[in-house]
Amino acid sequence: MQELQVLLDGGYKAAGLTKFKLTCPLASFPAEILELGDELEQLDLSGTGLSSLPSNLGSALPNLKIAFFSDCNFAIFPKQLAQCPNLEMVAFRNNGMVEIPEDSLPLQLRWLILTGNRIASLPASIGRCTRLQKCMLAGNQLQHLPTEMAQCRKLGLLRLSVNRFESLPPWLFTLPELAFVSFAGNTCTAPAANGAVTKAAFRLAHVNWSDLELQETLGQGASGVISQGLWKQSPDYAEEVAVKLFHGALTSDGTPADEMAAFIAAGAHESLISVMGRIHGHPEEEEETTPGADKNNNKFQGGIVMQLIPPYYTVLGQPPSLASCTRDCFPTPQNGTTTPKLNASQALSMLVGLAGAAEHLHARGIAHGDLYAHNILASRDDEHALLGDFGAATIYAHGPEHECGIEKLEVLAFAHLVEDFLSNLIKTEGESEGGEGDVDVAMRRGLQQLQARCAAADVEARPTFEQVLEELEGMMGWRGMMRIPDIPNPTASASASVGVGVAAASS
Ligand SMILES: Nc1ncnc2c1ncn2[C@@H]1O[C@H](COP(=O)(O)OP(=O)(O)OP(=O)(O)O)[C@@H](O)[C@H]1O
Repeated sequence: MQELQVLLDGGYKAAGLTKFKLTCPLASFPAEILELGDELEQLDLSGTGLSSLPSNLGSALPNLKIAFFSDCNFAIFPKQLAQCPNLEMVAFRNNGMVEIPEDSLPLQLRWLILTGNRIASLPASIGRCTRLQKCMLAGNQLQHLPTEMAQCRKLGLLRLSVNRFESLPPWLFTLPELAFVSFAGNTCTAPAANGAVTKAAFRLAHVNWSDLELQETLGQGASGVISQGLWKQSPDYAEEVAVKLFHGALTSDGTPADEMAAFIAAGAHESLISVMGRIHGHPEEEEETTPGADKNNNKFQGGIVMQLIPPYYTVLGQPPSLASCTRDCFPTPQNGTTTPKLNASQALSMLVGLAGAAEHLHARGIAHGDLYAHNILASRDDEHALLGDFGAATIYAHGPEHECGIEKLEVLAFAHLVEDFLSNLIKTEGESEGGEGDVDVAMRRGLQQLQARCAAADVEARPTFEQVLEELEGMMGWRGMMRIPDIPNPTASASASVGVGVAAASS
């Protein structure tokens, strides 16, 4: 982070800074920032309270790629940003923004963050941002998206939670790359329309706060803190559990309250982190909301008790970076952080579990919305993976029309996951002892075929999770029974011996 006084004294003028950040209150945009010139790629003025930009921003900072103005006071999206020819990422979270004028969005935009504003409509010109991949619109007043947005064919992640949508536009289900969508907290997903919540809640334990003893912190996410704990169920019996206490009002994915509702509604599945009970009697539970309180307050929103996942279950991936945008990151030998990879049996077993978990969720009308490797805890030895983090989940049962489309969007997320397994998580030939056997080669080919069908640009043509699960289970079965899926084989020579296996097994 840089200092205002040094900037004003010209101290950064010839420093060749590529990144510049200030957090101190600013009455107006310091002209000295413009002197950082060609070199500057990343400007972060979040929290400074700014409300306007200079007219020559684009010409003075022609190589600006990333601009953050969150927690400022821009009531109107500043048109000057459209003049920045290389601007790819823009954030105006919590600005009280009400308007985005036509042609104000930079054309090179890949990542747009407008979470927690008061925006009632988007400009039609967003359709010209054809590179847009990630669009964060949770916590606004949107009822519709402009049909022109259907031209944003690269869109991969869309957050629409906590708006005013009565339905989702049909063109959303034609976007070939859209895989991660959240839309809880809209009229079309009103809790009253959902039987799922009450059904699952029925089986849920009532956990008294006074029966819980919190221990060390296990994880901290945008919506709350997860701690290890003891649940004292009787004077002589206590169970080790994980406790998540939800705080705050809105994350970029949605509200903690909607996350908790979806987590509870999800019920039990062997590849989902299970909720055991809901916490009652927390000291902050009864506190009144202060009238006019900041929407980002850290108010307690509820708590759940989960099964405790042992420490040898580790996350399968790292969240996307600025560069990877909508895709997870994985350790590589280049960055010196490799982890042991999975063998064919481990990978297939995990994927079967995860496809089953997704099938289980959609059978209950729940979209996970964030089906990423970084939200999966896995144990190699147990050949077991567990999906968690319901922060972007939506209970859509009995909600919008396009139920099937919602599932098929998530099938693309599963395709990405399979691709991540194939490229980053499963041992390749050189890494396996003695090279890959026929079985592993055929499994890899089977997964590639399945991945391609799950990633079909024609959203409707994608398989359902039930079909995906059936196919993966078939591959598992084939491992035991030497049965190989009937798939066209582009590399005939490599499959010659495998092909004999098919004939032998099926005869
Ligand atoms: N039941 C559990 N048992 C053990 N550890 C857990 C459990 N649930 C979560 N964790 C740990 O906490 C981390 C964060 O969990 P989670 O992703 O659910 O939090 P979050 O608040 O939703 O995070 P995010 O900011 O990604 O939305 C996990 O990666 C894991 O390390």
